[in-house]
Order: sequence, then structure tokens, then C-alpha cells
Amino acid sequence: MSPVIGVFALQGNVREHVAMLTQAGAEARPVRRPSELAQVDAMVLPGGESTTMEKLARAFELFEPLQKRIADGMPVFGTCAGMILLANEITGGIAGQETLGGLDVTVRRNAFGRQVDSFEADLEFAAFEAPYHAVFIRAPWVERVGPQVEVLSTVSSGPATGRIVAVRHDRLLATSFHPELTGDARLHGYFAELVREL
Ligand SMILES: NC(=O)CC[C@H](N)C(=O)O
Repeated sequence: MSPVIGVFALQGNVREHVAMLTQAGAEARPVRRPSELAQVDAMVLPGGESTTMEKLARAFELFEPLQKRIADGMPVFGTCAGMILLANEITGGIAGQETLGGLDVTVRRNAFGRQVDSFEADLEFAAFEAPYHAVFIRAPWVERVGPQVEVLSTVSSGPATGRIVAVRHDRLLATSFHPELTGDARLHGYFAELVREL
């Protein structure tokens, strides 16, 4: 049976993520309840507002089950706020903000500056032949990576040059930007491949 990828559906571009996963040849469905989480093999955590997503995940009793599944090795693709939710450590969080954790990085929230609400950039990925056009919206960046974390891409021009914006730690994949907005399904394909390899 082909694996099923769930998309955290309490906030964010759920339909777009499902569409991109489908385009990448994966089976995908929204997840709002613990019973739905139990039926998927992997998860996408979309962008949104990480503090709100934490609250919603707790209110819908998904926070602890997600933490447990991540600790048990479930593959997760976190994008933007989803990257923040996966990080072991955050800077610029609100008082008491907690994450699901698992990804051994420190992520800075709203790192590109509040005046830079959103921007776009072409990124190089070793796994892709052509650059990946990325859309950043009040995006975080990665400030520290643990020894097991692979840096997949950094910003290559402008004031943020060298900043880490895509990482992989074993089965956890995370990007600072929104890969569901540009019609380019290569990152969803990369994640689907990682899920299939299990
Ligand atoms: N586009 C996004 O996901 C923004 C993330 C948001 N700034 C946060 O801290 O959660």
C-alpha cells in the first residue's frame, strides 16, 4: 500500500499542500483529529502563525500525539511556521511558546525583519538541477544546526546571503518558505520520496 501523507489542517494553505503532494504522486489528506493522525504515515505542517498553531494543536488534542509520532520516527515536512513547530529551540518566540521539537536546530522567528513582510528568491538545492523559486512570508531562518542536520539550501543574494532556509534531519524536512505557492512540486516530491523509502 502506498503511504498516506496528512496535512495539518487547523491553519494554513491546506488545500494547496494536498494539491502539491498529489501532483508529486503521493496520497494526501487533511488531518484535524487524533483519529485522523493515527491513519497517516507522515505529516506536513503548513505555514501560518506558530503560536496559534500550537494553541490549536493543543485544543484539538493533536499536540501530544504529534510529539509522540515525531519521537517514534514519523516523517514530517514543516514549512515556515511548520519549521518553527519542528525546531528544538526558537528565538524570538512569545513567552511560554513551545514547539513539537525533533529537529535539532535553533530557528529565529520573523528573522528577515518585520519591514520585510515577504520576498521571493531563487534557491540552489543539490538535489535539483534548476533553482527553486521560493516565497518567504514573515519567514524564520535557521541559526544553529545540530551535527545530524543537513543544510539543503541557503539564501544566495541580498542582505540575508548565507542564511539557512532549508534543512533535513533524518526524516524531518523543513523550509523557511512556502513551497505550496509556486506550483513547483519538487520539494513535495522530495518529501514523498523520503516517505516511500521507509
Ligand atoms: N508564513 C509563516 O508561516 C509565518 C510564520 C510566523 N511568522 C510565525 O512565527 O509563526
